Amino acid sequence: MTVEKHLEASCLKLALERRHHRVLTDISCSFKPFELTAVVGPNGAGKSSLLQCLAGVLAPTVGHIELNGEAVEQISAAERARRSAYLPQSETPAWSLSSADLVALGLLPWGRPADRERRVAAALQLVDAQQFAHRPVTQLSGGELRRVQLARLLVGEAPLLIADEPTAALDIRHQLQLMQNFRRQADAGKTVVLALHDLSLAARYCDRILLLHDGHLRAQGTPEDVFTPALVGDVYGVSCEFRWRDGVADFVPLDLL
Ligand SMILES: Nc1ncnc2c1ncn2[C@@H]1O[C@H](COP(=O)(O)OP(=O)(O)OP(=O)(O)O)[C@@H](O)[C@H]1O
Repeated sequence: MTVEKHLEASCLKLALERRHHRVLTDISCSFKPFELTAVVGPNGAGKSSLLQCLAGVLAPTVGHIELNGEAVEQISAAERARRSAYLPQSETPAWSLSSADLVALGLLPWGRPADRERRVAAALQLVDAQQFAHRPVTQLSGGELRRVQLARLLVGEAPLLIADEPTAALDIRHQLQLMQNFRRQADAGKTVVLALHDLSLAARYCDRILLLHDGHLRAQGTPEDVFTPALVGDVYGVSCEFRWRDGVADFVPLDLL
């Protein structure tokens, strides 16, 4: 039932006010199929707000969002759910579903597919959470729960995947595994947008970086374009180095400026 296999999401001169404070100003950018984009920036820069606008959770105060050229407000909620999947920064389970049932919620936009169980098992396997399939989500550790929630994001067919700080609660093995999963999703044609604090992971796995500062889009481009000590130092207020070895970026914060 998926409408489109590939999806380009565009933000056109977006501004957002929350409680009468301007938290995003004049943001114009596009997210394309086959691209893995990291939205980075200091605490409060507006990363979650931008992702929430993209996911249709918040309506921008000014400007608008288009999905394959169609204004989001023209698209029904059911249709939007088939076009984009979104994982918020944090989410506490309200009741004790099993992990498998929680993941199956990610398939709801497509009804009850006949191969639902196989898909749920495959998604749990992707994040190394198959052993939790029958455990109530209320009895998982923080990182285990996050992996199950990530399986819910990955189980569907939406061409646009949006995840807010998906690696934050994960140990280093599961961080790498997850970033490899997102890389494969993008290589297969999905449009993937992640808010990340880990600049080394962003540099290593992402095609594009959007650097937000105080609600403004301070820079966008490849990791090499954006991750310069001058720009990152200025935005985060730290002196820093990026060391590149065989395509692996090592971000080293040195001191406060
Ligand atoms: N529900 C809300 N109501 C009012 N203001 C909010 C709300 N949520 C966030 N803000 C404000 O909007 C601004 C951007 O917040 P946002 O959560 O988008 O930042 P962020 O870059 O994701 O930060 P972090 O790295 O800390 O998660 C901040 O100034 C924040 O205080």
